[in-house]
Amino acid sequence: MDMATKKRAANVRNLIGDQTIALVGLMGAGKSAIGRKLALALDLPFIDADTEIEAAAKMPVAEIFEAYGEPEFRRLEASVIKRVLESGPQVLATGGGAFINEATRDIIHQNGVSLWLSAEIDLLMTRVSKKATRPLLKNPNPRAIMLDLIDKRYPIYAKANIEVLSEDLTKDEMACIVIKALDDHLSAQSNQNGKSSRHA
Ligand SMILES: Nc1ncnc2c1ncn2[C@@H]1O[C@H](COP(=O)(O)OP(=O)(O)O)[C@@H](O)[C@H]1O
Ligand SMILES: O=C(O)C1=C[C@@H](OP(=O)(O)O)[C@@H](O)[C@H](O)C1
Ligand SMILES: [Mg+2]
Repeated sequence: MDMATKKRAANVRNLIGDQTIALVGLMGAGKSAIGRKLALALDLPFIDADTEIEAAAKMPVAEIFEAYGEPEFRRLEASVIKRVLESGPQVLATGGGAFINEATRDIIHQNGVSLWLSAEIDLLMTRVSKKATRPLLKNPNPRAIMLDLIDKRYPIYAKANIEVLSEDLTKDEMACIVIKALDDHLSAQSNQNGKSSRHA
């Protein structure tokens, strides 16, 4: 990390207080990978919602889908994220469908800041084709599934506090871009709060 990013990371760590930084976005955007790097850079705990769900259910995500169906996975996901959000500060990588749930969105915004890692379809497809673990993509045409999810979900991901375009850069480079975006957002918010309390 260069000095400027280190300084920004320290500022984010300072401004985040006990809140959670929640990464949202489609499968393959890099929420889990960048989230881990981000947590390391900010010296915060890293939680991956899917890992927490797997621990609670004592089985992999794909098996939960198979054995109990997607609605049960979504119930588990919402309750696990609700519990995780009780203990900030931390970086939370959500699974791609979590932020689509309105109650989950609200609870994220009551307890922290949301950052949407957006990405182009080609980059997402390259990334998700590395592993066949995602149940929603176990389909003869995963690209069509992803395009449909882009249509349905991007307007909802756009409700996140911050958007960062996930590009074909290294994970470390992406983590630096995310730190800069967080610093800009939290600094602007803190200036805003400062101004409104001075006028109060
Ligand atoms: N910036 C990046 N550069 C290279 N590989 C990446 C990058 N971001 C993510 N990846 C890889 O792409 C795949 C999907 O990333 P992942 O973090 O699991 O996405 P998500 O959690 O959003 O579904 C993983 O194999 C991950 O290591
Ligand atoms: O988009 C989704 O609905 C899902 C995304 C996955 O997580 P990632 O986004 O981390 O791949 C995982 O939660 C599950 O397979 C469902
Ligand atoms: Mg993930």
